[in-house]
Amino acid sequence: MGSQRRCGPAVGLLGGSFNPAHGGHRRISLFAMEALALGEVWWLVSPGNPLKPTAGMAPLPVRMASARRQARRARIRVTAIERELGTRYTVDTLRALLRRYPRRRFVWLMGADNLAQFHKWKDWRAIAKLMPIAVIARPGYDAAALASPAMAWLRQFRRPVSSLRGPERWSAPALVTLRFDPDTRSATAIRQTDPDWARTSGTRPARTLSLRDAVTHRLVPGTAA
Ligand SMILES: Nc1ncnc2c1ncn2[C@@H]1O[C@H](COP(=O)(O)OP(=O)(O)OP(=O)(O)O)[C@@H](O)[C@H]1O
Ligand SMILES: O=C(O)c1ccc[n+]([C@@H]2O[C@H](COP(=O)([O-])O)[C@@H](O)[C@H]2O)c1
Repeated sequence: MGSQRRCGPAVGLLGGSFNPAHGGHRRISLFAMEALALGEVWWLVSPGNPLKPTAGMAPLPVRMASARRQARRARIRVTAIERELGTRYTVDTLRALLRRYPRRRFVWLMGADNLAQFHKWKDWRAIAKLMPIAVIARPGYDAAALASPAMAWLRQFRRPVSSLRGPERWSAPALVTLRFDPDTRSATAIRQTDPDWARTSGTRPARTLSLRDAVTHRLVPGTAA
């Protein structure tokens, strides 16, 4: 899309299942807000990630409620905008958002685990052309993200974080990496260990954890991700 002729503080978009939302989502959002001088972060609570099984997925209103609790008193807006727009794939959602908000600048936020899978998303190169992408380091996934097929293409568009702080050089594709004190929290760990979530969401753990997942999500005492 080249340069965005859009003004005002940018909005960070964090799409996710939020099954459930957790403190890691809040922390990475506040960190991205500060690092990129964002006015707000919008959480796009997904009706259904096209690549994730529906088993073990709590109903959207339950996930929205958990997101609202985590977003309290922060400049984080919790939305189910994909339900409203009738979109399922991120590329369609982002196109619709750009049409609906022609004067806003947006940046797509995602954890390193999603960058590692990004080449499986519908029209992922088109997504990168729509708005800058900021990837947040995540324990256990950074090496896979760096070695990923999407990164092989995106690497040429790597920019310093400072390039997204001012409106003058806001263009896409652009990829920035946000590094900070890593946050090990995950929804998988909560689903596996928190009986309250299973009870209030009406879900049960979808499957037995593999050893790899258990290590990545730090469910095995004394292991590092
Ligand atoms: N601890 C974290 N560090 C960095 N990014 C994170 C972290 N937790 C979630 N994210 C990012 O937030 C977005 C939404 O995440 P999601 O709702 O899938 O939570 P999750 O903890 O990754 O869930 P699950 O364990 O079920 O895959 C994704 O881009 C994901 O990469
Ligand atoms: O558009 C796609 O093909 C696509 C494939 C997988 C995931 N996504 C989006 O990625 C975001 C993160 O999803 P999740 O389930 O990992 O939290 C969420 O907004 C999903 O809709 C999008």
